[in-house]
Amino acid sequence: MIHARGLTRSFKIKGGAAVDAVRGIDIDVEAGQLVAFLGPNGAGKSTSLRMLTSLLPPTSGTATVAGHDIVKNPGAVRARIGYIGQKNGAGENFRVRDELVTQGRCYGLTRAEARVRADEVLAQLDLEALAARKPGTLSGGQRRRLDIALGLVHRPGLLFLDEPSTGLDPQSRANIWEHILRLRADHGTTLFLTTHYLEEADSMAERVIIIDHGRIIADGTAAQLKSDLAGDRITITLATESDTARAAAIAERMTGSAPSLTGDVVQLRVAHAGTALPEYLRALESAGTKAIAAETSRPTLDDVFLALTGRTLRESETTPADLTGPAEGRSTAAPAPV
Ligand SMILES: Nc1ncnc2c1ncn2[C@@H]1O[C@H](COP(=O)(O)OP(=O)(O)OP(=O)(O)O)[C@@H](O)[C@H]1O
Repeated sequence: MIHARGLTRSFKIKGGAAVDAVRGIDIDVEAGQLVAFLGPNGAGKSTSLRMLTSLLPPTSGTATVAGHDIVKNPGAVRARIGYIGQKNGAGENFRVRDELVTQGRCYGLTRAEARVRADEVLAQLDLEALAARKPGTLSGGQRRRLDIALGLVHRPGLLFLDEPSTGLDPQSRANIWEHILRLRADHGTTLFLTTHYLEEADSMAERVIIIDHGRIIADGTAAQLKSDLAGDRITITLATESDTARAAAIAERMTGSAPSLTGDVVQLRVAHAGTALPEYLRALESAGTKAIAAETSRPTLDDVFLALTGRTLRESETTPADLTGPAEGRSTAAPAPV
């Protein structure tokens, strides 16, 4: 469904400098997959999505999406994909159902076909009761469902969603996910989405691709990435300063790397906490060091990012690595229908 090779995109900014937003990414996504595309602010997620949806020409590299070249045949790509950008796709002046009919007409459906299709997507996204309302009167979650409905009018086999659940309350987020998962189960739609919510990517997506500074740094199932790159965490609380120092030295000998120390708490990473914790406690006891509390936790995708980059995703969100000028010419509009 998606085959990209060496896709890059640079932007010229004021003063003649260039921002390398995407630096040579390769992506292969097979039909029916649900892929979460993760990365901190400014990592290159939206730029990648805009290239794959043919909204933005790449500086170099190639990609076929839904069987067509994004540069040579953007019209054929747009006819076969749906794109739900970060901003709302519907206008304010028409009723929800009319927005959907107009979208269908833009994609070349006859008026009768567009009406049938509007009713189908209204039912699919549980929007029937809101069909006569204007988009401006809908709640955030309802509007997001309308955005998804708009992206589905022409029955695309591949749907790109740029942060579909951002800014919604937990209940609306769960509801959006229910619809996304249903789309895949009932229609086999291939889904490629960006999200800031690591927990969502972890539990919902079968595959996670992590991008940082415009390069793909990890690609696999969440479980694979966590066990290969992060490992379990053991947290031990010690009684005294000298116990803490001894516990840290023993942890370093056992794992081959320095543990993290906060006050009288030592944290270490191990492949399997279930077997490593008893071993560590025995080593502490033989050294006459008493732990007063011990706990273990499974790794998260944030731990994977930390292991790969030395930063947490959350830290990276607040301190974007590259400072750029204004994002001129940026667009989140849906692709122009063919
Ligand atoms: N039109 C543009 N002009 C100049 N720089 C741009 C433009 N569009 C994007 N950039 C820069 O390219 C880099 C990647 O931006 P992009 O929007 O792809 O990141 P992102 O991962 O989607 O971030 P976010 O999570 O904040 O949406 C950033 O440094 C951004 O400032």
